[in-house]
Amino acid sequence: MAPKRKAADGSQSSRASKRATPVPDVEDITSDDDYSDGDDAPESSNLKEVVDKFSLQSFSKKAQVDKTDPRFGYKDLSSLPLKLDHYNRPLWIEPLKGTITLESFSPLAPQAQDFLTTIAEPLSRPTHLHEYRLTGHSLYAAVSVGLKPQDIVEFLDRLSKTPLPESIRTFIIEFTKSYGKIKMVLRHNRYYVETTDPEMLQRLLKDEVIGPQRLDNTEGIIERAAPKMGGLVIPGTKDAAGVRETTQQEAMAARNETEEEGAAVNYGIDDVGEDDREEAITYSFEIPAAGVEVVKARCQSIGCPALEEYDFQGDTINPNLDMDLKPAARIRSYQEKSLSKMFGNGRAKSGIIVLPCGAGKTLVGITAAATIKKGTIVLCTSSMSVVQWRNEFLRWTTIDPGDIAIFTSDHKEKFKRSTGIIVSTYSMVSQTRARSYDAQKMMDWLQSREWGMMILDEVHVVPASMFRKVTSAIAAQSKLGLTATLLREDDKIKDLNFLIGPKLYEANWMELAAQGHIAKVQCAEVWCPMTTEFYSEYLRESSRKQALLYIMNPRKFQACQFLIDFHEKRGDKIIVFSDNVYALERYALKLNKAYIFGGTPQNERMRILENFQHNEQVNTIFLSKIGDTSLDLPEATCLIQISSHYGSRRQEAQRLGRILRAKRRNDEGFNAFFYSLVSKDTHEMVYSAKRQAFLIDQGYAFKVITHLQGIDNYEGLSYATPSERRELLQEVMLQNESSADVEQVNDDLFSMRTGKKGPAKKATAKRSAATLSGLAGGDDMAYIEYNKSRNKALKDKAGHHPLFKKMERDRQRRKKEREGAD
Ligand SMILES: Nc1ncnc2c1ncn2[C@@H]1O[C@H](COP(=O)(O)OP(=O)(O)OP(=O)(O)O)[C@@H](O)[C@H]1O
Repeated sequence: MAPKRKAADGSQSSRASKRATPVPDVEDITSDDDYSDGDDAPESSNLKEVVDKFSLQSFSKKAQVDKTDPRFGYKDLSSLPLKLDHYNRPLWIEPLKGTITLESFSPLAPQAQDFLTTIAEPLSRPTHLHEYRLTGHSLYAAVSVGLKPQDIVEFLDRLSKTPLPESIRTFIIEFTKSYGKIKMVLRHNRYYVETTDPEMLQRLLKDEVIGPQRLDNTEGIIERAAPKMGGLVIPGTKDAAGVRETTQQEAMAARNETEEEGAAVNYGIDDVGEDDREEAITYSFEIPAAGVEVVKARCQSIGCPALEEYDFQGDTINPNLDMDLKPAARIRSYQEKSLSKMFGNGRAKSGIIVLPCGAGKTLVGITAAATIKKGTIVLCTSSMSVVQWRNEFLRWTTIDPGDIAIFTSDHKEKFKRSTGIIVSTYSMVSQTRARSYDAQKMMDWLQSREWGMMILDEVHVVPASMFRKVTSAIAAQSKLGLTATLLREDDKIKDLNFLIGPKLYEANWMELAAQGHIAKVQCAEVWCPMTTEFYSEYLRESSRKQALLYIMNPRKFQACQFLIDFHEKRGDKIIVFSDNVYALERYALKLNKAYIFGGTPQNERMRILENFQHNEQVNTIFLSKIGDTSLDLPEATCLIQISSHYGSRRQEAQRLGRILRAKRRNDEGFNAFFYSLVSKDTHEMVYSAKRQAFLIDQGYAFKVITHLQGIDNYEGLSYATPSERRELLQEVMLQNESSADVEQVNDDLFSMRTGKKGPAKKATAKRSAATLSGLAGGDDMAYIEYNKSRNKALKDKAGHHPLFKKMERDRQRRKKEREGAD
């Protein structure tokens, strides 16, 4: 049978080529032939060319074009001949971008998926087609877990529907050849550039940027035997001591099975061959701490990134920490996979691990620390997280409580023995203003030591400038960043790659949901038509006021009311999110629900959350954006979003994360619900589409609901009459433009510092003369006086609960103290 040509979208090539006006970026990139390396071309320029072509940056311009292209995602593979049995093979490999599309419905998909997450970066994983990209970092990670470049090429070729494009073959072979040749090594608190290749050493010393960085006062070029690699067992895995033997047969069986099915390549961490463990000689020269960033940047630009790897097994200088995972602790398969990427070659590679909210990033960090067994510093975003991290260390490991200490504004402890774990916050470590005597002493102590590892929690929220400060202030052999959403709207994510290390692993959200580790979620976008009065004002107003109009749209309010009622009756616990504080208060007061925003005092926040968790009468709470992260409420099963931060994909994913931990996630047929309410035909719809992009890439499908069934007959619906709606409109129009702004918050929901600093600034909602032109029925205007709010009701009830009684007593005591002080 003659091979048919088929485009990636499954259409026949003849059709595809007819339709295919060339995708703009394809024209920008030179043909395959340019990748083939002439033997006489100097390695560096040839490599650089290859690297440049495959670097994400080189595609960023193209990506801009793609985003606006209606055929976004279109791939033209018509130049590649199909193999005769292509239908048995699950991969489409794009020759120019290095993207790989996997047919996830293929019987070979599970093996292919495992292999692809080892060698490539996942880009998008909806139900039927998954997309990955080969990058330099992903290939390096693959090689470091024991895969040989030739094996990668062969396996890809075997799974591909077309012969492996020559450009891809060259990229893999060329890149892996030079990758890992340069390493940045920290020894005795001094930095060295290290290589095993004498030619590379000469090249570095002659380099106009790197050469001058070499310190003159050092012993010159240092020759030493490279440490042996491999043989590492991550605690908490099936290979850990005690469980290894019993599972060996199982592993053999699995391996045989894989081989039978054609997947002859192994990619476990134990597969480093004997040859790889042979001793080699390394050459290194010292550079100053201040030169580390310059040298790293230069190495990156010449196509040989300097890797930061920590040979902790061979580190005899820093004392060992007596800590293991407790025997009962078993890490999950995805946690093990992420760690095997970090420890693939027996050394600790710096980088970032991405796992969905609630999937157990803390245990991954703890297991990494228990693997290295050296002094570790953990940095978190709030003091509450600091306490949680310490507790989790005590829960999962055998660490002596005296070996783990906290450094916050309230606690400045050191560990008792020669090494241990310090948990602190980014702000404590990066602070530049004058410190208290104790804090300065503590900081000097942290800086005088060499740390085995720095764990950076929630890396996505911390500005790059702060990272720069912490990474330069603290000397750590390796860095592990943890996050659920490696996303920043400001495109600063590459800074993280540079300051911490590459993304090492990104879990598949859908797979984790299917296995019951996180909840399954039904996502829906509810379209709420604007009422005529609101829409005509919307068309007239400035963009800030427009936002207030689409958030306060009475139909949206009604949808919110209806959904709350519907889900409360089903027994759900509901969180309603609003970035806009004015709307948050208006909705919550009207619906008689409790709400929390930046200005809510800490004790009131705790009281509301306690009630939400334990009081059957309190099934819905309203939260401003302070609840986006860190909030751990496993009772919540439904989210309703009424206003959000423009097109922020990160916020959308973080909010979804609030229900992924749902306690009931393993109940049969359980589903959590995530509703986004958007006002139809307004800017909100554009933002909403942008916000969903990340979650759609993770495989979530957003259903569009244009009409909520049953809402028309719902009794007690607010703003049901024109006069009520006019009244609301008048009130909205009287608001200052700043009422439309999203809340500015500097703390998170549980930050203990909030109470001390006083409430965060409340978004102002001054009444001022605003245009009422075009408003009919001005006579209806009324100042609404709110009666007792739900927050206050909870406060009154609070008196009955011992916890609330204590809170109340504390509040009274502080009040008296303040009055005394006055
Ligand atoms: N291997 C495991 N075995 C048993 N429980 C686990 C395991 N891994 C994680 N957990 C539990 O799962 C829950 C969520 O873990 P954790 O708080 O670390 O999640 P997270 O990924 O940090 O979430 P977030 O991003 O929301 O902070 C915790 O109760 C934790 O104890």
